Amino acid sequence: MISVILFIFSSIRGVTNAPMWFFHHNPSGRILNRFSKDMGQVDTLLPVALVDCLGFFLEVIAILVVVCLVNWWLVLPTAVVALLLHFLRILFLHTSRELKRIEAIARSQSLNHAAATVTGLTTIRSTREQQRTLAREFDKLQDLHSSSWTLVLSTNRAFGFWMDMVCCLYLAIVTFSFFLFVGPDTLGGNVGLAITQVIGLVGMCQYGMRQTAEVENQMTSVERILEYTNLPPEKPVEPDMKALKMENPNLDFETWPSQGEIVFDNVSLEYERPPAREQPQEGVKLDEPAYAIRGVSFRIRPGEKVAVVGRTGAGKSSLIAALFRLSKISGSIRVDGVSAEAAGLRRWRSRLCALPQRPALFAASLRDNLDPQRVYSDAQIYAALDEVELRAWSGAQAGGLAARLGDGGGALSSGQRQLLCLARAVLARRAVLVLDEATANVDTETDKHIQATIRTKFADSTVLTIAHRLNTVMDYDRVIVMDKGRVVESGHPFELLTQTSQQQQMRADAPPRRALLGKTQAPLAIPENFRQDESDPLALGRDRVRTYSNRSEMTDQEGGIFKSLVEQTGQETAAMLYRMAEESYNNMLQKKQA
Ligand SMILES: Nc1ncnc2c1ncn2[C@@H]1O[C@H](COP(=O)(O)OP(=O)(O)OP(=O)(O)O)[C@@H](O)[C@H]1O
Repeated sequence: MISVILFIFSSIRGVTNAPMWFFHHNPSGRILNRFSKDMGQVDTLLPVALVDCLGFFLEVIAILVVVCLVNWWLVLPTAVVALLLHFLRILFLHTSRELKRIEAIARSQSLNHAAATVTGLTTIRSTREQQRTLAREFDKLQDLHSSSWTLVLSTNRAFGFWMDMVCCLYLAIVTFSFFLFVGPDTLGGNVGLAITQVIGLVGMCQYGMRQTAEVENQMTSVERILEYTNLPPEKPVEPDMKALKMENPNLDFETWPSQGEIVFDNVSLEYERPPAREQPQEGVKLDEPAYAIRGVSFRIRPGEKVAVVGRTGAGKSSLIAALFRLSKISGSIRVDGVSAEAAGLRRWRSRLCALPQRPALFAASLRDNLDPQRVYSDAQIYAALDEVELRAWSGAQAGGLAARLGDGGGALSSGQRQLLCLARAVLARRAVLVLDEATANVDTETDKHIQATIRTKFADSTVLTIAHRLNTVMDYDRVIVMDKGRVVESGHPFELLTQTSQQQQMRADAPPRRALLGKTQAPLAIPENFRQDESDPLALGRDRVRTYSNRSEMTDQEGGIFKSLVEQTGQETAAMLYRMAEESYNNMLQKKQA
C-alpha cells in the first residue's frame, strides 16, 4: 500500500515539475486518463488479479502433484497440455491487446465527437445540422465502437472456449490413462481423487488464465505511470545562493526584485520537443532547432512602460515565454541583475507578475482565487477589489469573499474575469508586471479601465505589455516592434509614428547595443514646413493622417506603426492618438532634461 502511495506521489511530482514541452505535446485528457484510469487499475484491479494468479498457480501445482503421484505417466500429457495452454494464452494476449487498443481509440473518437458537439451546439443548431451530419456521424462512430467492443468480448469467449476444450482433453487423457496404466495396488479412492481434482481444474483454468493475461495487460498501466515518474524536471527549481552572491553581492533576495530592471542579452528561444524514443540512425540528419525568437537584446529601465507589437507569429508571446523560462533559451535574461539560474525557477516566476490573455480562475472561493496563499487580510482584498471597481459586484455576491466561483470563472463575463486577475496582480504588487494581450477579449470601455488601473496602480512598476490595439500603448515609454523573432524597431511611439519605413529599417539595422544601453534615439521626421497651430492641437496628427490617406503610393513608404494606427482606429482617432503620443514624448524629453 505504502509503495503504491509513493508510486502515485512520485508520478504526480514528475508531472508538476515537468518542462512546458510536456504540456504542449500531451493533451490534458491524456494526462488525466493516466491519473484516473491507469491509477485506478493499478490501485484496485492489479492487486486482485495478482492475488488470483498466485492462488491459481498454487492450486494448479497442487492438483498436478496429486495427479502425477497417482500415475507418474501423466507427467508427459501434463507437460504437453501446459505448452498448449501457454501458446493459446500468447495468441489471446496479442489479439486482445490490439483489440483493446482499437476499442480505446474508437471510444475516444465518439467521446471527442460528443464533447465537440456540446461545445459547438449553438452553431450546430443555427445551421440545422443536428440530424444530417452530426447524428449520422455519431451513429457511425458509435457503431465502430460497438463492433470493436463486440470483438473484445468475442475474443474473450473464444479464449474461454478453447481453454475449456484443452482442459476437457486433459480430463479425458487422465481418465482413460487409468484404464491403461493402473497397477493392481492402485487404490480406487486415489483414482477418484485425481479425476475430481482435474474436473476442478477445468472450472478454474479459464478464469485463472484470463487473470494472468489481465496482470500482463495491467502492467502496461504501471509502465505508463512509470513514464511520468521518470520525466526530466525543470532546472534549477531552488535558488543557488553562491551564484546569487556572485551576480549581485548587495542583493536583498527577500525583497528582490525591488527596481524592475529587465535586461535581455542576445536571447534566443527554442520550443523544445519531446525527446525521441529511439536514437537517430547514423547519417540521419536531425531537424534544425526552430527558434521562435533569435538574438534579442534590450534593456527595460526600472518603472518603464514598454509595449511589444508585431504581426501574428512575430514572437511576442515567445518573448514572455523566454522571460518566464517556459522553454529552452540561450543568452541571458536578468531582472535587477539576477538571472533565473541563480534565483531558481520557483522564486523567479513567483516574483514576476503576469496577466495572461485567458484569465486563470479556479472553481474555488473568491478569496482563494485572489489570495491563494492566504497572506492578505479581508481589508486588503476589498481594497484591491475597490481599485479594479469590483467592490460593488463582490458585495452583491452571497457570502462575500467566501462566494464560490465556477470553473474558469463560471458565469463571470470576460471583462470581470480579467478585472479579478488584475485585482490579484494589484494585491501582489510586484515590481514587474507582464500583460500578454490581457485585454484582447474585453470591450473598449473595460480595456480603457484596465489600462487606466495599470497606469495608476503600477506607476512605479515596470510594465511589459503585448499589445494588439495600438491606441492603448500610444502613451507608453517605449514600443518594441517584433518581426520573425527579431526586434526590428524600438523607440517611443511618437518616434516610430513620425518615421518612414526606410528610417525604421535603418534603425533596425543598427547594432542592438543602442537599445541595450538606452541611448538617444534617431531624430524625428516631422515635416519641416509644419507650424504648430495653437488653436488646433490635433493639427500635426491630422496633417499626417490626411497625407497618408490621400496618397495611395505611400503605403510602402509609411512607417508600419503609423499605417496600422490609421487602419485600426480611423482618421480622427489616429490624429488624436498621434497628438497623445507627441505629448507623452515631449513630457519624456522634459523629464530627461530635468
Ligand atoms: N508551443 C509552441 N511550440 C512550438 N512552436 C511554437 C509554440 N508556440 C509558438 N510557436 C511558434 O513560435 C513562433 C512565434 O509565436 P508567438 O506565439 O510568440 O507569436 P506572437 O507574435 O505572440 O503571435 P500572436 O500575436 O498570434 O499571439 C510562431 O512561428 C509559432 O508557430
